[in-house]
Amino acid sequence: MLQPHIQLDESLGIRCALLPGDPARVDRIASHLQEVQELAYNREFRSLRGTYRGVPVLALSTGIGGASAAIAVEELRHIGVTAMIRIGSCGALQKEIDLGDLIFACGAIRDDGASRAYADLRYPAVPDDGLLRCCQAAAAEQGWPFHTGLVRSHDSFYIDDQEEVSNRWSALGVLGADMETAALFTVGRLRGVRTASILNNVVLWGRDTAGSIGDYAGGEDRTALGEAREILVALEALYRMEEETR
Ligand SMILES: O=P(O)(O)O[C@H]1O[C@H](CO)[C@@H](O)[C@H]1O
Ligand SMILES: O=c1cc[nH]c(=O)[nH]1
Repeated sequence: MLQPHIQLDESLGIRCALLPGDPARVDRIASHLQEVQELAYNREFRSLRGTYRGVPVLALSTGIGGASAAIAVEELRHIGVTAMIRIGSCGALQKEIDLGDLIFACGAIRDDGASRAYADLRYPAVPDDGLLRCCQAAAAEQGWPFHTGLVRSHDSFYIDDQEEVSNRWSALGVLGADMETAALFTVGRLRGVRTASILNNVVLWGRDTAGSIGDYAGGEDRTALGEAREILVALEALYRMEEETR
C-alpha cells in the first residue's frame, strides 16, 4: 500500500534505511551509493534508493522533530524496512566533544512529545544493541573519533530557559542534543524495528547554537567531514549487519 506521507510502497523490497533529518542530506548520502534512483519528495520526506557493497539501501529524510520521525518509522515499517539508522546533527553538551565528532546514542532522554504519545516516560529509548555495535566497529576500523553515550531529544529550540535546561543535562553527563533520536528509538523498539542513531556534532558546548547551525548549513569543513563519516559508518554498519544475518 502506498504510504500517505513518505509516498513509497512495499514493492521497493528494501530492508535497510538511512534517516537524515535534512532533505538536502539525502544527496550527500547518494554520493556514497551505487545504482542511485530518486523515489519521492512529499513534505519533508525525500527519498532515494541505491546500493552499498551490494546491499540495497533507502535514504529518507524525516524533517525536524520527533513527530515526523515517528511517522517515517511507522510508514517505513509498513513497507518492510526492518533496520534504520539516523544520520543526524546535534549540539554538544560536553566540552570535550569537537566539531565533526560522532556520537553514537546508547539511549535518549525523552524530552520530546512524540515518544510520550507512545509510552509512559519510564519506557527507555534505546537502540538495537547489535546495530549499535556494528556502528562502533565500523568507526573503530576507520580510526575515526567517536563517543558513545546518552543524548537528549527535545522539541524546542528557542525557549527562554534553554541555557539552564542544557546545563542541567550536561551536569548529568548527557553528550549531545538532537530532536529525533528518542522518537526513533521508542517507536522502533515498540514496533520491532532495529534502530541506531549517529549524530555529527555541529555546535561546540557553550557556543551560539543558531550561529553554529548556520555554519554547518554553509558547509563548514569539520562538520561536513563529520557528516561524510557518519554516512559511511552507517552504510558499513548496515553491510555488517546484513552479513551477520545472512
Ligand atoms: O540535522 P538533523 O538531522 O535535522 O538534526 C538536528 O538538526 C535539526 C535542528 O537544526 C533537528 O532536526 C536536529 O535534530
Ligand atoms: O543544540 C542543538 C544543535 C543541533 N540540533 C539540536 O537539536 N540541538
